[in-house]
Amino acid sequence: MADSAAPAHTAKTVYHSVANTHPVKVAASGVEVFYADKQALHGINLDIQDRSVTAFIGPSGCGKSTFLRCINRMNDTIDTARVAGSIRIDDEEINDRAVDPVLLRARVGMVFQKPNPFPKSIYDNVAYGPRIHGLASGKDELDAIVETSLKKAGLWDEVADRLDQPGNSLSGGQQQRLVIARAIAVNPEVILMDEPCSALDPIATARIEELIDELRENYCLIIVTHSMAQAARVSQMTAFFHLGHLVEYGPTEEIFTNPRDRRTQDYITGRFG
Ligand SMILES: Nc1ncnc2c1ncn2[C@@H]1O[C@H](COP(=O)(O)OP(=O)(O)OP(=O)(O)O)[C@@H](O)[C@H]1O
Repeated sequence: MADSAAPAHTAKTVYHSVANTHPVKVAASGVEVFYADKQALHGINLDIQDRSVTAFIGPSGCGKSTFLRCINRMNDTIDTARVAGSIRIDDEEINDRAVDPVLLRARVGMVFQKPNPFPKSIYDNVAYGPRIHGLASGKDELDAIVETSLKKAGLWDEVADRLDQPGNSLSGGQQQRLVIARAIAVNPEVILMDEPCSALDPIATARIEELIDELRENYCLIIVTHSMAQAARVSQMTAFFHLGHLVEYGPTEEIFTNPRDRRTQDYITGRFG
């Protein structure tokens, strides 16, 4: 995207130039979201890179989660929500009616604020997606998917000897890694995380942040966070939202050290939020 030096308080987004980019995985263009008559997002244009972590930051109610939910069409599940504009994943328009949202949500996994394992065993939580999408031809293959997914989520060593126990018998941090394993099990390309650490203690948070850093080798990760420190630690790119507008987007280091819009500067220095 073009590098444009915009003055403070413009409706235009400031895009920092980006060196050494990964290919674009998710391309949003003119995205608007309304809840009934209320407009929550205004003309969002944003290219999100593959194999990296992009953080969405901004004050409460600015539209971060709303935009995140556009990327796997979770807003379809909200009666009053109406989405306009284009979102392409690898050049495929996901808002196209022909796109099956269930298949889309396998390609674009989601991890929520509160860990939400199914009321099933650890094994069945991870096996659930591969079963419904027919990804394993037999028990051995399913076992292998479960093991690999739990390994990728950094949980295998802690649960290998108790796969038949309920998922909700794990600690909060372990449950969040179980949910990540469940998402990974269906071979997603993009993983959306909506404040994935806000219910976790600092040690469990550090473990999830390490995991996010490992996962970026293979996935496009997008994380909504209220923690500036977390955005700085885990993301390579940062998008700052304010009142439903994308204000500024660029490499995380630049957004934090050299924000160009006054609103970004005020937010990251704690003047509002
Ligand atoms: N289901 C909904 N129905 C009606 N309005 C909604 C709904 N979800 C969000 N909104 C409104 O849309 C706007 C954006 O909300 P959103 O949750 O996307 O913001 P956010 O930046 O993620 O906030 P937070 O950081 O507090 O989670 C807010 O004004 C919010 O009240």
